[in-house]
Amino acid sequence: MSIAVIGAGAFGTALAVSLAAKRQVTLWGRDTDWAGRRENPRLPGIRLPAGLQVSGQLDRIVAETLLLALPAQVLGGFLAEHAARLDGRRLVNCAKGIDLASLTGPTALIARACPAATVAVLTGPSFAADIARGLPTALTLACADADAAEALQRDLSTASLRLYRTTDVIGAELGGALKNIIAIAAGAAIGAGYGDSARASIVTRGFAEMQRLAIALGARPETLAGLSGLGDLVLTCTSQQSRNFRYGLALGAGKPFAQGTTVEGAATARAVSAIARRMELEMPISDLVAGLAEGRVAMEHALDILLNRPLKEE
Ligand SMILES: NC(=O)C1=CN([C@@H]2O[C@H](COP(=O)(O)OP(=O)(O)OC[C@H]3O[C@@H](n4cnc5c(N)ncnc54)[C@H](O)[C@@H]3O)[C@@H](O)[C@H]2O)C=CC1
Ligand SMILES: O=C(CO)COP(=O)(O)O
Repeated sequence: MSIAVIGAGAFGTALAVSLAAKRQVTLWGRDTDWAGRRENPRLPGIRLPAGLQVSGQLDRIVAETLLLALPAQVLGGFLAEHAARLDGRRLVNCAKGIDLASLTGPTALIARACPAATVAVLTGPSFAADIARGLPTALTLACADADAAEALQRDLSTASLRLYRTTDVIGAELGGALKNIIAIAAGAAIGAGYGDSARASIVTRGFAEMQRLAIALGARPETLAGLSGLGDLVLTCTSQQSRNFRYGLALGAGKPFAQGTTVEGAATARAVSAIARRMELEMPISDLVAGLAEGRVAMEHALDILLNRPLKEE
C-alpha cells in the first residue's frame, strides 16, 4: 500500500518521515528546492529517510491514500485547482481549522470537491517535531465509514504512532480546530501576566465552548473528551512548542509575532464567531480571540470583556 502526503510543511513532512519507516511514501510540496539536502527547513534537524520520495509534481502521485496536510485556509484553493486529480481515493485531512470563506471544516470542503473519495480525518495531540523524532504519540483517525476507519487505522499506525478510531468525523475535526482558538487565549493570558489560575479558567471555559459548538453541529460529547479535544487542548495550552500558544503569548505581551507562521486559531476564531452568531450560541472566548486577531479589541480591554459578563451557572 502506497501513501502520499500532500503539503510539505512541518506536519506533512513529519508524517511522511514517520510513515516511511515501513511504507512506500511520497511527500508532495509546492516548493521542494530543499529536497536534495534531505532536510526540510520547515522541520529543521530531521533528516529524511532514504526511502522517502519528495515530489513537486502532483500528477505523478498515484498513491491510493493521500494525507492532506495543508493549512486550513489554503485547502479550498488547492482543491479548486486539483480536486479532479484526487477524487476517488482515500483522502485524510490533517488540517486543524475551519475555512473562513465557506464556514465549513476541511472534510466538508474535500467531500464537496471530491464526491467519489473516502474522506477521513487524522488529528489529536502531536507536534510535528515529536512525530518526526519517533516519540510516542496517540492520534484519532475518524471516518464515517466504520470499515474504512478500521482499514485506515491499520494502514497509518506505526511503532510510535498509535491511532484510535471513531466514526465521529465532525467531533474529531472540531476538536482539533477549536482547541487552537483556546490556545491563543491561554497564551494571551500568560503573556499578559494574568497567571496560571487564569489560564486554567480559560482552558476549562474554553473546553465548555468547544463542546457547546461541536455538539450543536452534531459531534458526540465523548469525542471532545478524547485525544482530539481535551487531549489536544491540554497540549497546546501548556506548551511553547505550540504556534497558537506562542502567538497568544505575543498578543498578551504586546510583542510582534513572526510573519508567515501558520497560526490556524486566528482565522478559525473568526469563522467560529460567525457560525456561533448564526446559531445564537454564546462563545465569549472565541469572540474575544477573533476580536484580538482582527485588531478590533485591544488586549488591555480583553480581561474586562470576559469578567464583566453577567454571572451565571457553571
Ligand atoms: N506543525 C504541527 O505540529 C502540526 C500541524 N498540524 C496542522 O497541519 C496543518 C499544516 O501545518 P504545518 O505543516 O505545521 O504548517 P507549515 O507552516 O509548517 O507549512 C505549511 C505548508 O503549506 C504550504 N502551502 C501553503 N499554501 C499552499 C498552497 N496553496 N498549495 C500548496 N502548499 C501550500 C507551504 O509551502 C508550507 O510548506 C495545519 O492545519 C496545522 O494545524 C496538525 C498537527 C501538528
Ligand atoms: O496541533 C498541534 C499539536 O497537536 C500543533 O499546534 P500549533 O499549530 O499551535 O503549533
